[in-house]
Amino acid sequence: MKIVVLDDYQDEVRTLDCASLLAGDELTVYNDTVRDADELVRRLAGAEAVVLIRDRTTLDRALIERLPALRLVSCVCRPGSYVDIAACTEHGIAVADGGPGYSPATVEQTWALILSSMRKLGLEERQLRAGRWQTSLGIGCLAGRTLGIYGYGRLGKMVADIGPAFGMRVLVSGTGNSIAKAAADGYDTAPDKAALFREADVLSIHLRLNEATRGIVTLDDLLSMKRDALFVNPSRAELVAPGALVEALKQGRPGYAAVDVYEEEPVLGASHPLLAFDNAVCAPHLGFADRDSYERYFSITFGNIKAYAAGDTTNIVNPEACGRAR
Ligand SMILES: NC(=O)C1=CN([C@@H]2O[C@H](COP(=O)(O)OP(=O)(O)OC[C@H]3O[C@@H](n4cnc5c(N)ncnc54)[C@H](O)[C@@H]3O)[C@@H](O)[C@H]2O)C=CC1
Ligand SMILES: O=C(O)C(=O)CO
Repeated sequence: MKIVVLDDYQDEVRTLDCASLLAGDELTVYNDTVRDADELVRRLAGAEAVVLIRDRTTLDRALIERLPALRLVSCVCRPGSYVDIAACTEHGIAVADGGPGYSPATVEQTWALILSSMRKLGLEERQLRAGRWQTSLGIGCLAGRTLGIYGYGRLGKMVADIGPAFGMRVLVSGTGNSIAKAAADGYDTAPDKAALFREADVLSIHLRLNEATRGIVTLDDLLSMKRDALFVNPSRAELVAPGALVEALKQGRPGYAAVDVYEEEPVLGASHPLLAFDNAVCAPHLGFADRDSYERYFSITFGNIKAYAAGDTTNIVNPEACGRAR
């Protein structure tokens, strides 16, 4: 099979020796991201399988229709809105699900954001490298503070479960079933979103992005937070209303923010307004990017290619595409 990997800007296919997971296949890897459709068509000409790493490249209908040889899209992690599955199905292209992210990585990244913010680690390290010593005090200790969890699903629960080890009270808000589960797990539940934002000292959001949750965190929610509170977004930037976090930080409520995700990824311009705040910790979507996680992702992704070639459709999300003539 002729396989093309796009957007491998961390050079993981080579580092993890993914070629050894394939036998007799022709593998071409691109280490940069291009947006130009003609260049993408050129890169994918003749490819029977393409590996899409997360949502770095969008495979839309127009592009799909220009790739007559394509049979399989193998996604690193879950296929999302970046691949037009309906168009793939119509054109006889199977789409393979690379599985969910590796939860411990995202939970650890959430706590890394919280701890580095509370201790002002990033800011003080920058000061130290510039020859200065203890330029400000940390925000304070987690013990005795309230950890607000907005969205008590897979990751929200895992993040919540660590709070008590730091002596934190956990306060949860979310949808029906998840709230009952949080209460059964022994956590306080907020009567509504407003109460959660008002009461939390550290507020971490763990919602999935969909049409119901897009922009669900408003400027008013943020401005209702305490002056020394920390707002943490390891989930999706678009959960927050456009521009609201920057405006809230300008107005001083919440006093601190830590984010892993942005509206424009993978490249964040140096002029991005969040980068101007010393009281904001900004990470480049590290919640899934570590050696353990990538070993898992790529072994599933390339395993899915081998399985497809062997006629196994277990991880194919549109099995009806298999065998359909193009
Ligand atoms: N930074 C990173 O690298 C990573 C980020 N993520 C992101 O983390 C987020 C959470 O992922 P999971 O825990 O797997 O999701 P999940 O689907 O397990 O949990 C989401 C929770 O939000 C609740 N919810 C849904 N609509 C709601 C609403 N309108 N109001 C309140 N609660 C609502 C659901 O009931 C559910 O309990 C997602 O946005 C995901 O994309 C996931 C992996 C890695
Ligand atoms: O799986 C997710 O939702 C992630 O953010 C990792 O890309």
